[in-house]
Amino acid sequence: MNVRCSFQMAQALGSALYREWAERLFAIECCNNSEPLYFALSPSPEGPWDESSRLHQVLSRGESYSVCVASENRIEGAESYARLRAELSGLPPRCRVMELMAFSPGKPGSLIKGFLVQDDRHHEGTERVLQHLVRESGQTTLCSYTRDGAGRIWQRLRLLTDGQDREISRNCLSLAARPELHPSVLNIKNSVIFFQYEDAYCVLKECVETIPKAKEILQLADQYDRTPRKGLHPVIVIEGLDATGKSTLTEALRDSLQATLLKSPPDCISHLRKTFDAKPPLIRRAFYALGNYITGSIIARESEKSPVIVDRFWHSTAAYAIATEVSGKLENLPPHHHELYQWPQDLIRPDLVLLLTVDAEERVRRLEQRGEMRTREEIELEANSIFRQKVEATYRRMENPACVVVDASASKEVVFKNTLHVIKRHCGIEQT
Ligand SMILES: Nc1ncnc2c1ncn2[C@@H]1O[C@H](COP(=O)(O)OP(=O)(O)OP(=O)(O)O)[C@@H](O)[C@H]1O
Ligand SMILES: Nc1ccn([C@@H]2O[C@H](COP(=O)(O)O)[C@@H](O)[C@H]2O)c(=O)n1
Repeated sequence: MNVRCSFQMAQALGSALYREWAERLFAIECCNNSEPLYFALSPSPEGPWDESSRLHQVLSRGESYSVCVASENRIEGAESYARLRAELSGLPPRCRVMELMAFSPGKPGSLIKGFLVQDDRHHEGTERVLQHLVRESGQTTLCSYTRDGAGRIWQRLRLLTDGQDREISRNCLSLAARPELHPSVLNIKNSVIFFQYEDAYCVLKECVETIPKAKEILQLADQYDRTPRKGLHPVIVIEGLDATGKSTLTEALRDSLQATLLKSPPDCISHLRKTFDAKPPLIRRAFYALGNYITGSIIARESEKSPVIVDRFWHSTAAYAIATEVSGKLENLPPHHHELYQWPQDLIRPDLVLLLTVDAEERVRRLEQRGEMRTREEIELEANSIFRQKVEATYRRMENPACVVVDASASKEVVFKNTLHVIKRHCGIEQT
């Protein structure tokens, strides 16, 4: 072993990541509507091993590898993960790529995300590609999975440095029980949902060198009041999936209530949306979060003069973030009353939030009728009805303020009339 290599190896072994590796639980997300496969590690076989289990079936086909991104720098880590996902999508079709999570149950922030790559054939090329990706990234761990004579599966954690490939640890897999909360919930706070102005601001500040436009939004944010107070006029937010009729309704309400119509993200940062929409979730969500605080400041000012209608606000940011981050089934969402469904203490609170709901077929009809360019997330939303259900279920779980649901499947006139009725009941204002 040369001196540099032994130093790197000692460093790796000393780092919390490798020291605590085998204490983690692992989850493989095989498909969108089934339970993840959970497993634990131990240096020697523990307890009975069920060869007929799905985990065994998945890992004993062809060759399996896992790659996980672990970086001390969250911006670099988020970008590496996005790059890794994109590069793995270029593997040959016989390779199956599944999401893998390594985590400590109940420990917030402990989730390390990665992928399980399975090649149906024993093909050296796949391993070479993965080794290359791991070496290039410098912050990705590589594990391979082997089967012993007794049919047990072992995970080999490898360190690739200076052209060397060394085994750091070898552990036997055992089936693990499903944790109380889906592992993806562990890292949501502060990595895709920000409950304080400073938390979102800091993420964008950390990106200034790599994303010069981050400076622009920070400078804009600096111009607004951070602790605004709402005026005496009511503030009403309209939420819902895309094409549920928010713009149509908000414009009609503006005219009939003599209200000011705002939206989040506000106009002053909308030219930056395209840039941030293409960034990893950590950065993209921080952009929308800061956008809400800027809108909050404008709401405060405008609500001194007239009623205010807002097209999307905090609930959109939180609902889309949770639904995207929590992989798999609807049941994986955090339970009702979870802290992720609460309103941030330092964000101006509306008097009423209306959630427009439309059945899936009608919503697709409206989308087609509009025939506009759509964001990647919107295309995914359409293709993936589980995702759509998760967004809506998350909206419905929001608290303080909770959403008042308005069925928006009827004609524009009827939806408008029903909404005015709800507004009158909650805020006491009427059509002028
Ligand atoms: N109640 C309704 N009945 C039938 N069509 C409607 C109704 N409300 C809106 N539409 C039509 O559905 C399409 C989408 O409406 P709109 O743009 O208001 O939705 P949106 O929720 O603001 O969408 P997005 O969030 O994607 O901007 C438009 O073509 C609009 O004319
Ligand atoms: N306050 C907000 C507003 C929007 N988003 C994100 O944008 C997408 C929907 O915006 P549309 O303009 O297409 O209606 C949606 O994918 C959200 O992720 C947000 O996070 N917060």
